Amino acid sequence: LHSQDLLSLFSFKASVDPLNTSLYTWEGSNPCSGLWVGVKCYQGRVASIYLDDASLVGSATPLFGLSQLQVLSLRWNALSGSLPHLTNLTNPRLRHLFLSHNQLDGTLNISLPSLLSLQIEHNDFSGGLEGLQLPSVEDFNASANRLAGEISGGLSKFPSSAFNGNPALCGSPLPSCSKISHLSDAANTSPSPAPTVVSTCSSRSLSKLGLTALLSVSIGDMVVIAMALAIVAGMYTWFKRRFSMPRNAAAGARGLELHHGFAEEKEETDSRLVIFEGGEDMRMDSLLKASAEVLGKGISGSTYKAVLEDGIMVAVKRLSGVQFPSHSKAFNQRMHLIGRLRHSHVVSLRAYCNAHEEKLLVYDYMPNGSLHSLLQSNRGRNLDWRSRKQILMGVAHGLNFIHTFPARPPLVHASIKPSNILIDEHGNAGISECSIMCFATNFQCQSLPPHASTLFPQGMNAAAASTWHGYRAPELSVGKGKATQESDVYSFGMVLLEVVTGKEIDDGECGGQMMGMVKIGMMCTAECPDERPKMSEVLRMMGEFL
Ligand SMILES: Nc1ncnc2c1ncn2[C@@H]1O[C@H](COP(=O)(O)OP(=O)(O)OP(=O)(O)O)[C@@H](O)[C@H]1O
Repeated sequence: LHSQDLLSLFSFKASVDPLNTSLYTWEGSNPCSGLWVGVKCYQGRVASIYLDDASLVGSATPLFGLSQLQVLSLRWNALSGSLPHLTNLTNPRLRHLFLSHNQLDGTLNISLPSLLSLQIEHNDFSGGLEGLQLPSVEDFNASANRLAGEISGGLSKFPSSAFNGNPALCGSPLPSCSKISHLSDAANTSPSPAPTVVSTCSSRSLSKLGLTALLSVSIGDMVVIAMALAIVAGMYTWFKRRFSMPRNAAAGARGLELHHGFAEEKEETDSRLVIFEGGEDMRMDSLLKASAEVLGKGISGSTYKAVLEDGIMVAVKRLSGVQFPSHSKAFNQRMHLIGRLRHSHVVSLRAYCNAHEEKLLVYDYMPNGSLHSLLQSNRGRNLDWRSRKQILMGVAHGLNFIHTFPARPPLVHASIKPSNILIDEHGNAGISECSIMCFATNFQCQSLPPHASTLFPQGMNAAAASTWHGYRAPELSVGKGKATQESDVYSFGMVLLEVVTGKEIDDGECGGQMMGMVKIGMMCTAECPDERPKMSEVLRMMGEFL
């Protein structure tokens, strides 16, 4: 690795996290090991930094020493100081720069012909915009700063929401400068502050994804949602423009078709989505324009398949407001951790949104659906032994990765069951929804402090319990217990037994392997949590039998 990269990262860490509470995984000499939070490399050089909402305080300047950087995302921190002069000489590869919601100040000097995104809203930048030479920029927001002077050149193509909240800015798309000076001369006062852009997780834009899709679920839902739409539409006229109703609600499949004319507000919405590695495009206009269909509805919420503009498919889980009522910091922190899980047998979380009204999780789309639906189908019933082994090995590897991921405290999945095991185009299994249930009403995980939602005396609510029936460890039965890695192992054991015993046992080589697997399943499902093997041990035993 380039020593300059390492130097820049350590210098940044020393500046913004002196107590080593956020960037504690930044240690050793290889930032490209995959273990450094928020760091992604390309060909041995640091290419992306994703540290939104990471409680960082201090200067971001050292990161601009990363000469191969393509994406820098540092939103919702408390970074301060000014930005260095950024040019093609200093940062030739920089394409996306997301610095909104910090305390950055000074003037803007950025001459980057290839920069595509610049989000700097809600900072303290001053001076004019003439220092911005960004001919390729497509996504721009400088609202809520202290910028002054005329908006000129290519930046005039952006909507007023990109500039609002800068009392001394003028020119298209804001009122012309001559008008402003005339008015202020007449009043002999400084211009009144323009409204600032409110920017928290969007219930408006993102509701539409859920609301529209939900319309395709049932007529009853349609009534409720139509009422909600009417209220929301009254409050936000722009909201209407972005919606179109499902054309065939009865069909239940085609759910979402969004209008194109949302450009004015896209910055507001985009800034409300927290993006992880691989999700860059989602924070542009892609999610809002996506067409979607309902994949399924569980107790924790509904899941939609959304096809983004560039053809990329994602699965968007809209968490139920009943099951996930609180808007906790712990949830954000946990999602930041989950967003770092990258493993071939763990479904990647690419982005999430956490608002009081709306919690959305954006995952990779897995084209072969869930293990649950596979096992129910004819195809699943006829699944050969090789495919079953492939799935189980994948789940075991994925769960072992989750359990051994360097997190403090260690991660618990908390809801291993066939509908959270998804199959990719090659028949490999990926585990989805890691730790999500830890935030559900009446559910607790060992790895997290008790969360804000009320605990009812009977423990986990009956509905949540019923969807997990058969896979839930006995110590988590109604009224007691917290999900642990041991309870995950129990759930894995139950899944294993289901997958293995779904196939007739023959006398040949397969028969021996199956019997071995049944033995492992029995060990995993031991009544006493202490007697269950660790996932690393399970993997070792599976390797011996298969
Ligand atoms: N990433 C994904 N890719 C493809 N299909 C998915 C994805 N995530 C979920 N699904 C599909 O959507 C269905 C519904 O999933 P969802 O998580 O909403 O409900 P569930 O798992 O059945 O119940 P619960 O709410 O208890 O988790 C799943 O059974 C699966 O078929």
